[in-house]
Amino acid sequence: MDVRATAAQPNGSIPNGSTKHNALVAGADRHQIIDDQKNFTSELASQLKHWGLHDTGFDYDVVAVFGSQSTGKSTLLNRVFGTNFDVMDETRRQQTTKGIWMCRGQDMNVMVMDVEGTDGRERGEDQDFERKSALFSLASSEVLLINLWEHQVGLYQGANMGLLKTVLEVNLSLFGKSSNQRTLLLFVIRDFIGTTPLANLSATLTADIQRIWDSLSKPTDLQEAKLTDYFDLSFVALPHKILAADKFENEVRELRKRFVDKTNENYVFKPSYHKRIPADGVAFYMENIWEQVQANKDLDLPTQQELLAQFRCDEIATVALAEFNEQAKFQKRPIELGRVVEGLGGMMRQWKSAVLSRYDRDASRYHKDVYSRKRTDLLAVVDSVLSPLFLGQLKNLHKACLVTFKKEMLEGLRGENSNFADVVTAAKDKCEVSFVTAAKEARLEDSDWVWEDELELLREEVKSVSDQCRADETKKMVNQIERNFKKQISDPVEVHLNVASARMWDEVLGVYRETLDKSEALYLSKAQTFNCTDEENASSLATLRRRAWIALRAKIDEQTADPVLLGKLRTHFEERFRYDEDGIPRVWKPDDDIDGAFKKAKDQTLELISLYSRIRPQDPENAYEFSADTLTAHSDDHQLEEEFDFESSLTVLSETKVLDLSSRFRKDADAYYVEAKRSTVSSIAQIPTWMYGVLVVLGWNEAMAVLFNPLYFTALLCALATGWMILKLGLVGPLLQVSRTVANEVQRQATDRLHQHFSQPAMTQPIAARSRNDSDDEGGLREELRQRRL
Ligand SMILES: Nc1nc2c(ncn2[C@@H]2O[C@H](COP(=O)(O)OP(=O)(O)OP(=O)(O)O)[C@@H](O)[C@H]2O)c(=O)[nH]1
Repeated sequence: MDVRATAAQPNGSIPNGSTKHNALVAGADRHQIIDDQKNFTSELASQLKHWGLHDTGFDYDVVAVFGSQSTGKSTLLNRVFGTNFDVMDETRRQQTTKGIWMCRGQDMNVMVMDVEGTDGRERGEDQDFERKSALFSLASSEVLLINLWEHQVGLYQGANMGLLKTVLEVNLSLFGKSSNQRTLLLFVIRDFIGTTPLANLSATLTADIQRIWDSLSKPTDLQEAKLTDYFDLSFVALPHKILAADKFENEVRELRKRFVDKTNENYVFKPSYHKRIPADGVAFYMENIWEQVQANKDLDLPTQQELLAQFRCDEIATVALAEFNEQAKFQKRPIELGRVVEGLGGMMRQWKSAVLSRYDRDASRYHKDVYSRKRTDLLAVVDSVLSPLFLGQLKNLHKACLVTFKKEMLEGLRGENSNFADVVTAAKDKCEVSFVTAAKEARLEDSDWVWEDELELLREEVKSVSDQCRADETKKMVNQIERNFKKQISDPVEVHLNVASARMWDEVLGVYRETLDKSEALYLSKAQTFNCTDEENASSLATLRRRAWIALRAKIDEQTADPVLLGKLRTHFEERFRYDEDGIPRVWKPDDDIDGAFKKAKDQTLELISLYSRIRPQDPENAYEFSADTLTAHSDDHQLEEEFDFESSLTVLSETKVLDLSSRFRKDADAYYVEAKRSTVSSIAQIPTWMYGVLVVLGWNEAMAVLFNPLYFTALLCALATGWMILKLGLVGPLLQVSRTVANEVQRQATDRLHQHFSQPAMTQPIAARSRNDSDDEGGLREELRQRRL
């Protein structure tokens, strides 16, 4: 395609030089949109951008020229619009314009098309291009300039009436369906002399056109269609360019005003002529029309407009979506990673409104139905991108709120005197409020997205978490109560089991029942703050009772363990066998009934084994039994449930154990019996009384000697007085200690001496002798020591 530059006069004045050569100077450039080989340019869109027309929306106009070759069409366009189309060199008289050219009008948003002239010598009989180019001009422009010499008026072929007829006929099928598409046919009569008034020429041309219109073979549904329904006719005459140059210039200037000055009463670009194609779609639109013309199909302009609209709306939507996707992409990742994006709703709203306003701005000028249809599609795409973000945000919110709920609940429960129900309610309310607030923010108002389902799921999870927490807290509480219970029963049970009376079990069970009642009351008072259900309370109490019973049994087992129980039996036996009724130790005499006492004490003690062997209170009313609901209530402690059998738990000692204990006790008791018997024998084996008489008789003289000798007697008195003093002052112990120490010291000293004596028997004396006699001769002593060592 050929793009050239030419001179454009400032301020819209008409350029003077009309030659081809002169046209090729800097200024506005032109563009060949269809070449003489009937190819449509691929650069029209960029050329429109270059001309600054691409973004003018509907604020542009299109004008084209139709007429025989070399009738001054290019000259006319250049003068009227300030364009730079090629003009024929007057000396050569040959075709100048080939194909269709376009140029922007100077200082106006007008696309001016210079079309190859009809009836050209160069194309000869080939009328294909002129028909197609005429059709194309008519279909795409608002104003069609029909350029003809004055002397051509009234001629049929000379005035291109045959061609016009064909074009109008096809045109009717083009515009027949949309009668609001009007076109101005502006006849420009050149070399107007003035002999025949313009009005007459206009009438002749109007009559000719009307005649052609009437003779058209119209579609059946448009038989009544009138020429004026589709076309406005206008006429202008221009004097001879050379012979009446000044007048020509004046008229051309006037004619230009009709294209430029919107206030001019003859302003040609009426809104009804506009094809309503936005400027950025003109290139595509024209190319399509040319393709249709080329394919020799009937042109259906509305369809063309729809096609164009589809194409352009898709293009615009794609551009708008690209920007939108770029924005959305940045928030997709954090949401996929499970984060809650702050202000996501605001961002989505902004992206959506940006993509829509961008689409609306560029696409709303196209075919309305297509525009709205594509807008709906665009919205669906936008929503399909945003919806996963919304759902992801909800999921992440759900998780985050649940985490906060757990945290707040645990923190609340950590506080002293915290009320479980209050803590849970407060944390739950806060959790729901923050979820709903954030979910509402994320939801787009014009969407059908819902967050209520997610809220329900959150509520369910919150409930299960709080239930679990309550179960844990209840368990903790039961454990605490159980620990307290164990402490409380420990001492009283021990005391009662030590006493081993007939009412021992009554007492033990009494303590147990009393402590258990207190524990149950404590549980119930605490459970009120947990909002526990009756079933949960029943289950927890059953667990508590079982554990309490097991704790009691553990205590009983501890107190009836073999060594402990044997100790108790021994004590019991000793109390009865070795002490009398007043608790005074017995000293067995030969005539005491040791066997009787032994048997009695042993039998009484053996009875205890049977007493300890089963929890059997004396008073049946004190018997403890588990209630049915305690036995049947479900316990979450499966180990407890499996191992627990109340009836068997009443048995403390198995029969084997009883037999074993009895035999072991009997052995112990037998030992006591033997000891008692021995003590009787030793008292029998003491010094006989008559021996004392013998001693008195034999020692009589010595005793009298001491009593009647004043010295011995005084010594005896002194010894007795000293002994008495020592006793009175409590010095027996210290004196014994001192004596013992002295004796030990004496013994130690003696042992050391003996040791020294026997370890170095022959050396002591010679060494001592030499050291005395030869004390200054140290060298000799050292030598002797060395030799001794050797
Ligand atoms: N007599 C006369 N000659 C004119 C007029 N305007 C232009 N010419 C001359 O006519 C010749 C053809 O002018 P163009 O403007 O090239 O004509 P055209 O119709 O564009 O020619 P093609 O593009 O080849 O079809 C030139 O030599 C012009 O000087 C006019 O009003 N009267």
